[in-house]
Amino acid sequence: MGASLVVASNRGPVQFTGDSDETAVPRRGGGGLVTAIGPALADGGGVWIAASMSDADRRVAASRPMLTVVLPEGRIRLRLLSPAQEVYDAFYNEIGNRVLWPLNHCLFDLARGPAFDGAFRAAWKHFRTVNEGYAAACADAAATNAEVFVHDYHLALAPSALRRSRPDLKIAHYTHCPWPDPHYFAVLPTGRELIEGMLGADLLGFEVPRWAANFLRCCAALGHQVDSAAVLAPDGRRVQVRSYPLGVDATQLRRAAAAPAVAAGRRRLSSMSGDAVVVVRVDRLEPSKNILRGLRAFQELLTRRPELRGRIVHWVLAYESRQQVPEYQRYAGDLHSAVAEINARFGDSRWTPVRLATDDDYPRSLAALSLADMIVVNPLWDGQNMVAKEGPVINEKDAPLLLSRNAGAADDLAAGALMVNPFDTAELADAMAAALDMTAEERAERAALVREAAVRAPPREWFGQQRRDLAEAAGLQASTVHR
Ligand SMILES: O=P(O)(O)OC[C@H]1O[C@@H](O)[C@H](O)[C@@H](O)[C@@H]1O
Repeated sequence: MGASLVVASNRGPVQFTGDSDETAVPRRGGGGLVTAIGPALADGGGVWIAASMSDADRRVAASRPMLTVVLPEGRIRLRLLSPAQEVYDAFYNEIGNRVLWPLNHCLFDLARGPAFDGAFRAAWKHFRTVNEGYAAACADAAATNAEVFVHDYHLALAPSALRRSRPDLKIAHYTHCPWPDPHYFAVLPTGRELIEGMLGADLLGFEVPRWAANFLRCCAALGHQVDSAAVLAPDGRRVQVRSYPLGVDATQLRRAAAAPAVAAGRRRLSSMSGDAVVVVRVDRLEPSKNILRGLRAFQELLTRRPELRGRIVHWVLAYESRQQVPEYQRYAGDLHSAVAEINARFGDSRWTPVRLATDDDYPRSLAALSLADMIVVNPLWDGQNMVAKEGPVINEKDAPLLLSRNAGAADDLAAGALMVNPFDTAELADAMAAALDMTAEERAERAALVREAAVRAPPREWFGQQRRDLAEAAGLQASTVHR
């Protein structure tokens, strides 16, 4: 029997480790997606379709085309797709990580790259093939009239491929990262195909209205008819375009922060920080997070306020990701050099101003956020940024939040956070100084505003609203067709 709910994403809810299928162990990934959609998938007889991302995943997929994983959210049926390695590399590393991610975050070094040459076109073909493979897997798994939720830029072409084979389905696509304006989007030679791929859906979701509005402007620039919340697809359907800002599940997060491993992390971090003021940031180690400018601002603070030396510590928890991408490797190298330079210039035998850790240690991240005196979140661009929402919810010191205006989270948190232009290191240094000088009353007031806004639309509600809107959008479509 087909599934009434199908979810498709590149990264699935678990990744396997182990040397053989018999010994393979699933490890739950981070991220809010599984928290948001896991319960609905488990309750409603759904299927999650994802890519094999490790050798162990591929072995498991080869022997078990459909498997069941047991998670706190329930038992979830999972289908892992394993395209040929070179096809998957082109899809994920070349197009996903080196073209679409930098496009959406305006990260291209336009004077030198990207090279949209024959190699790009060959990689794009593979990108299309993987998307078609996903569409075929969704078509295979879905019951008549089922709901299909397709996630993110990796799978932008899947909605139209799926619609061609299964016009009965209700299809949604959600973009978890920003969307650039038409001027920047026009850099991509295959932009029309990408957008028309997404227009196969009935409902397109974005994190905040800014990204949805940019998407609509890109559609208009390509000649599609748009209004403030919909686009006319080439086949005459009205595709709804909406935003769904994700919030924090406070109960679940506080439970995670109360775990013994987090308490142990707090003891370690406290003993290493002593009485110093603790400035914390937690990010994936990658260029859009703007970690280098954050360090420059911290350096400026130490230069402006020599009395802070020996009395402040900056914890930079930047866990490695996508290290196969050359731009990420270079960025990681620059980060290590910047930290070494600041520590050599300002530190001494008793004081290390910047502590950098690059391993992925979730309990330590929660520990650091809970005991921070100041939280820095300054991405160049970010779809939402959940650290900006999670940090303040578990912080115990009313730590001021320093937040980039270009993070989607700014829409919800601006009233309580200290807002900064992420390109302006002097402004970030000013905000750090302001955070240090802030009265206890102002800290408490701002922290309360941030906490209250951060827990609006927790993951289950976020997904529930999308399901209701998809039903409505697909219903409108049906009535249009019958008229
Ligand atoms: O490449 P990875 O490690 O699977 O990360 C991808 C995800 O990274 C997240 O940070 C983004 O918000 C998502 O948009 C994206 O899908």
